[in-house]
Amino acid sequence: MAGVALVNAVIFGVYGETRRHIPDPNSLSSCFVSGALAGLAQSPICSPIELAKTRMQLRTSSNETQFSGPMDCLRYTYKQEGYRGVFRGLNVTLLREIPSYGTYFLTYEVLTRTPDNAPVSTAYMLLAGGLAGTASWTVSYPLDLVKSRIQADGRRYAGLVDCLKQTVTNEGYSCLYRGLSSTIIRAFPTNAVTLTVVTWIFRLFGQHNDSVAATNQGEKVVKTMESVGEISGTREPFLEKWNNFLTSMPERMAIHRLPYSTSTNELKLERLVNKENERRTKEEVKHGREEGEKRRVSREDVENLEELCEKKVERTVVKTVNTVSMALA
Ligand SMILES: NC(=[NH2+])NCCC[C@H](N)C(=O)O
Repeated sequence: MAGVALVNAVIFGVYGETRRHIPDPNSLSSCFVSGALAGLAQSPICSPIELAKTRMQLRTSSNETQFSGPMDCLRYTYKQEGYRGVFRGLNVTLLREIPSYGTYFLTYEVLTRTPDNAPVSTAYMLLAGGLAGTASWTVSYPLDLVKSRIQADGRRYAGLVDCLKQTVTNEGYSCLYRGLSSTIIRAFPTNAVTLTVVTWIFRLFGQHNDSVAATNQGEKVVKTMESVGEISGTREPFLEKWNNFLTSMPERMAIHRLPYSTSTNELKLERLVNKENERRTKEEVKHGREEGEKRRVSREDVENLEELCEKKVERTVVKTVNTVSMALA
């Protein structure tokens, strides 16, 4: 359970962080690359977890010691085989996770892109999420099979290539896809729910994408700045914050896909910063403030704040996804 939580935190964390720092966050290749990096980052965590799962599943009660849980199994493996044993199959896990998470996020992005950026329906999101999971497992399944065999009994094989050779020679190519249907039966609903929930959180908590009406985006940034007291200098009372949240719901609902992106529409942002500064000047004239007391918003303020908001949203995403995956596990 803790492992699942960590894996999700790493996946969505790394995916978001990469897309934020990649030159063209909205291109399809950047979705693939960010997904691939997320897959790479989570492999060292998921590899020992899967090793424990595989070994526990293969234990037969009569002749072998039973493990009380995955940690017990890993401790035993460490005593018997050292770190090499615990991380057995990590290389194949990496080879499986890099393309599969790339495919996973790319498929979801491709399927939820609409020409006029109209939001997709929840039913469609569920379908896209399910298909993303299915596609990711289909491309990586033979490697998953090899990985499980190596993890179950590493001493039988000299490595990935040897395991592949032995498998194909003894059982034919078709065996590389053995068990794929059961995997998809699990992966379709799990990933349908996961990606839909993630998208909904982004919609509700308003992380915008540059394809969304740029005015909304800029205004949201200034609104957020107001709400955290950056602009007015005071903290907005909770009720007011909640009311603002509710009134902006229709606008928030207009966001779709996984909207990781910081590329705010430059012109609009500039305009908003100017507008806010004009407003401040007027206030200052009205209140006859001294030169030294004058405060101005800068582009950096807006950008820093935007990043801060994205991080907050991301933490919510991770928490919710963890809850969902635990409920489904
Ligand atoms: N083969 C993969 N790792 N695909 C990526 C999707 C993974 C997803 N968490 C699942 O378990 O279905």
